[in-house]
Amino acid sequence: MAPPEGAPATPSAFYKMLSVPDAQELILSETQALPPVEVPFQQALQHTLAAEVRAAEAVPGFRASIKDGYAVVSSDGPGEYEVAFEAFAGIEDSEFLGAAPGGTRRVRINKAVPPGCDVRQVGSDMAAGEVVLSAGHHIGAAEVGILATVGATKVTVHRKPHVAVLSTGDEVCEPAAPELQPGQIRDANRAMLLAAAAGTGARATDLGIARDTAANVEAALDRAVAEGADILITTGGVSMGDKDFIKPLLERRGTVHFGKVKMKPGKPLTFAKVPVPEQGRSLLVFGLPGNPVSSLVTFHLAVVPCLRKMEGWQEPRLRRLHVRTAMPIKMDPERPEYHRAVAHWARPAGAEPGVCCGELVAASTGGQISSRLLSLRSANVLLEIPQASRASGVLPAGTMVSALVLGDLGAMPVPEVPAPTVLP
Ligand SMILES: Nc1nc2c(c(=O)[nH]1)N[C@H]1C(S)=C(S)[C@@H](COP(=O)(O)OP(=O)(O)OC[C@H]3O[C@@H](n4cnc5c(N)ncnc54)[C@H](O)[C@@H]3O)O[C@H]1N2
Ligand code: MOO
Repeated sequence: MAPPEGAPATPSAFYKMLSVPDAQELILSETQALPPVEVPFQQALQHTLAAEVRAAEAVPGFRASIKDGYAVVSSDGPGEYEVAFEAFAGIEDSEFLGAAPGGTRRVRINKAVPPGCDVRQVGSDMAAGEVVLSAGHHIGAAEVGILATVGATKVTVHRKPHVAVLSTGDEVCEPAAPELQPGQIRDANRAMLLAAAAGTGARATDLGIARDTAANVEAALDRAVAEGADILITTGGVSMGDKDFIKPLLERRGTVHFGKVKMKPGKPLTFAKVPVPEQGRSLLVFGLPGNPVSSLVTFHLAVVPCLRKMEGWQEPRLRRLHVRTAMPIKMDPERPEYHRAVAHWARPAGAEPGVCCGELVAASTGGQISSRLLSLRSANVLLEIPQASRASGVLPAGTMVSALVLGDLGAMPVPEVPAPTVLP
């Protein structure tokens, strides 16, 4: 896959074009889960367990009442009884009769109670010794509660990855630049990818902007190594220009596993491994294309599964849904396209209120050119649009397509109108 020896300084043309699934498999095969660390359970949120957790004791550890009220001896049946000791307020099917002379309190039980009624038996929630969380389990709020319940105050989780992010390019300026000169652009990629990495729970380090010289880019790579990053993400400088220094540098310092992927956007996506012998490890490098949309789409498709595997996820690939397209979608004649869209649950027009029926419908975010970051605004799925078999293929509205889930579907929009018109 690498260019032949003595190849010119623009080697991209020599890289074999991989399919997206092949590129993803290659990345995962070069990625290892990070070593386990022990953390207080309150800090385990968003981590993946490296070792199972068992309940050391039964929960509940005693026969516990489910309801407030009077505990009765089942075999005594209905009748009037002295209140042996105070619990809480009276419950259904009983009547408090007041205090009798001498200070005793009496109650009438109106209904027979079967033995064990409203009593949680010892170990009925969790048995002593039961595995309550397995290795590979992802820790959310419920899992933190489970850890607290069994008194597992220290847990063994995989360390979170450390990601360093670098922008490259002479035209790239700080977002706060007061005024842009002709040809300059504000750096969208770095802040966006730092946010995307942090959003996965990774530690993210900002390496700034490297100007277009091989020495600058190499100095940034050395800084990523010195700071102990597991992953370096660069943007820009991976295509065919004379100032595209990323691939030649990575060839010199390590192994470029691929430098071209059959996808739109993101064709020049580059993945390499740079050995760090003095630390007995390697740095994984993702050279993402400079176009902002290409950089975030390739982050999701290539970097996210890698981060998940490092974090200890047992199934690190992005999740797929089946959605119906809300509008016609043009297919690219050369590459499969990852079309940005907003999926929402829709009920067909005329569906009876209260009847549960509907499906996921995906609306395109509009123009898909890889410079237009607004195509990612609110996007919660990437529609997997196949390459056109003819020069101008169009998928009609209402077609069912697979869609890769981005981030949190819990924030899925709720449309005001109940139904799109595309449903049959
Ligand atoms: N001869 C060919 N040229 C190109 C090909 C090709 O196959 N043959 N592929 C094109 C494709 S597809 C892509 S994608 C781009 C990727 O190019 P680079 O990764 O080298 O990126 P740059 O040229 O440096 O930048 C592209 C574009 O993005 C803007 N940019 C760069 N960095 C940032 C940033 N941090 N924030 C916002 N915008 C950024 C940059 O100004 C350019 O407009 O290559 C094509 N070329
Ligand atoms: O692959 Mo590029 O990202 O099409 O513009």
